[in-house]
Amino acid sequence: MAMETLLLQSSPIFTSKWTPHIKLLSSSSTSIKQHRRRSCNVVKLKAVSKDGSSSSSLRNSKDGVLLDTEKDESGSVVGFRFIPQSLDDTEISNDTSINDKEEQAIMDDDLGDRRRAEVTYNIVFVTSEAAPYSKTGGLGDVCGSLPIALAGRGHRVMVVSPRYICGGPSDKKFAAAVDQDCRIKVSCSGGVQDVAFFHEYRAGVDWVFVDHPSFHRPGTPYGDAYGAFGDNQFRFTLLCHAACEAPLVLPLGGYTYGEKCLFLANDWHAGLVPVLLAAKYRPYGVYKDARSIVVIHNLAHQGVEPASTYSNFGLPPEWYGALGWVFPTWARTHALDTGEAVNILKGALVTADRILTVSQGYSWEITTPEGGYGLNELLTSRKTVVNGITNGIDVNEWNPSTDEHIPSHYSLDDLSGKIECKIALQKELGLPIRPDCPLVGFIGRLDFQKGIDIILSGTPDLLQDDVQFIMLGSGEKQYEEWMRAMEGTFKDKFRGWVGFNVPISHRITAGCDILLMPSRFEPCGLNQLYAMRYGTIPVVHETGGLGDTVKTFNPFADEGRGEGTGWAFKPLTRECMLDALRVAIETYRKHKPSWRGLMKRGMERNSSWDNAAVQYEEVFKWAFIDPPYVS
Ligand SMILES: Nc1ncnc2c1ncn2[C@@H]1O[C@H](COP(=O)(O)OP(=O)(O)O[C@H]2O[C@H](CO)[C@@H](O)[C@H](O)[C@H]2O)[C@@H](O)[C@H]1O
Repeated sequence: MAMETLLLQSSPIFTSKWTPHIKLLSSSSTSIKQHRRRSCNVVKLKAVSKDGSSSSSLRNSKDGVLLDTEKDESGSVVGFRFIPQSLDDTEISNDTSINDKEEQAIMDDDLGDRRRAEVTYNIVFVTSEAAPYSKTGGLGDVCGSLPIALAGRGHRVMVVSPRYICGGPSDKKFAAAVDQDCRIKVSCSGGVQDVAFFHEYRAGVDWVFVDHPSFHRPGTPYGDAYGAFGDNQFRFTLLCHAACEAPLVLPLGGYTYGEKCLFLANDWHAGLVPVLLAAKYRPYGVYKDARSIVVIHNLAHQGVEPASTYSNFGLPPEWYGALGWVFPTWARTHALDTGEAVNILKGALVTADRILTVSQGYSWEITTPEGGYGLNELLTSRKTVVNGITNGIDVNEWNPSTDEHIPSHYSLDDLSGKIECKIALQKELGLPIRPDCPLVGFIGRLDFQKGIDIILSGTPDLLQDDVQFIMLGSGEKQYEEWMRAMEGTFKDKFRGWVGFNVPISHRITAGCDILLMPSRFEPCGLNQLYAMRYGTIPVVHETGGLGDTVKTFNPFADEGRGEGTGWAFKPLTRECMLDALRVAIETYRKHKPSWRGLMKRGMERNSSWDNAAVQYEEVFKWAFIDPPYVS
């Protein structure tokens, strides 16, 4: 997650009002459209190139099921629909078909078992990260896998994200994305920026990468060793402008997505999208049938900058109120500080049609002063359109019976590989090889949210017991140094891996017996879901998505067979965490059948995107039932 924004520790007061109907820009919608056509040469031909652009229709040769495009009156593709088997091949061959056999295989597979949506949409994800192309945390995971699940259900799905070129091996991830030879001009920050689009069609999804020199630099998507990039507001403003243009100008597979689409704006980086729809497009008749949903993965980061930066957004001055934000007096830094700021996430919340968070528990927490980070009153005022949907996980990437990163595979039927993963992990990290010793793991960003301070104060006590503890993470320097120091003090018991390393995260998930997550708040949390799938028992703080997904073990339930998949403790104190860990460790040591029951129930749990995707569709439906919130 982004760490460059002001992390709001307080409850700032939002005072400004916003104006819903503003029609003051000089150009007309016609001229906007004409300009678009000129600059990008949009053609509605059904050309499919070998570069992987999406198809507009496809055929499942095995069973004869065909899928065709559904268009609105303007000819834009708004969805796909089945063609009855009886349609003859001549009709099909006039349409675009997939040339690339590999693509066909992926799509056939996707078409196979999954249930199809009754109503399909043109969906545009806007996100600062999408795995495998870019990932610093759970946002990347979700935006890398939910789009594929939705595409598998028949929706036309585009993901718009920056093309980060860092000058390192990770650049290869963008190698298959092809320059679409489509340039747009974005007016913001007092100038005009040339922005290009790259595209890869993979797993049924159009992955669109916004290209600009500001995305080409070493580091993470948000910063480098010296801290957060100073121009992040500018970089993500570009992303949002480009994402709003993409459905209009990119003839992916021969067709643009068109105006009737549904934008999913993820976190503050994409927060300008609903504001732009309302302020830049709708006043000129563009996107009047589109809808937008802001998806909150982490409310602590809101994209807050000084009020003087408002003019950088490329928005009409009249819309200042949508983003305007005033910090309370006590939070101001000096006597002349007026506390005035702009808050991108707030702008999204007052313009989006609906608001989603990544678990039900968190959707309630954000309406409270403790969890609302200053936005609780605003969120409460919109609570009729706030929903929580628990994240799913990529069950192909996180599968202990096929995982390419772990040394031995295992499954519910044969768990023997898990102990081999544990031994291999102990060996890899130089810990004594002791298959019976309880092995506790932690994976995550080393910051306040993840409760690192609680771990820090509890670890010396925990390590008095005969246990081993492995931590993987990067973030605040003080915590990284603490991990290094602990290694020196507890040579035979503690290992801290400082850095971001996906293969190691898989090996820790598979090799540990217990995964610790004492998060202060957790919108959903993915590691506990991965852990349960790998037969690793989560011990978590009962908050947000952790509380929703981890059920505390009760040995007496279900006629003595037991129920629960881990331990969820509260309140968040060092003592409670240690107590929960001790009960878990004791159960591991002395109650093997109970432990196997815990593993089994966790592994059987369905965490795939299938359920969540159906719930997302329900929310999409509601978004289109209501008129646009800001018209
Ligand atoms: N050092 C490291 N090396 C390798 N991999 C590492 C790593 N540190 C973290 N990861 C990986 O990053 C992801 C973290 O996902 P989480 O959901 O736990 O937290 P995050 O706070 O980033 O996400 C936010 O968004 C997600 C998605 O909605 C919510 O689940 C969550 O609650 C919210 O805070 C996992 O895939 C994890 O394995």
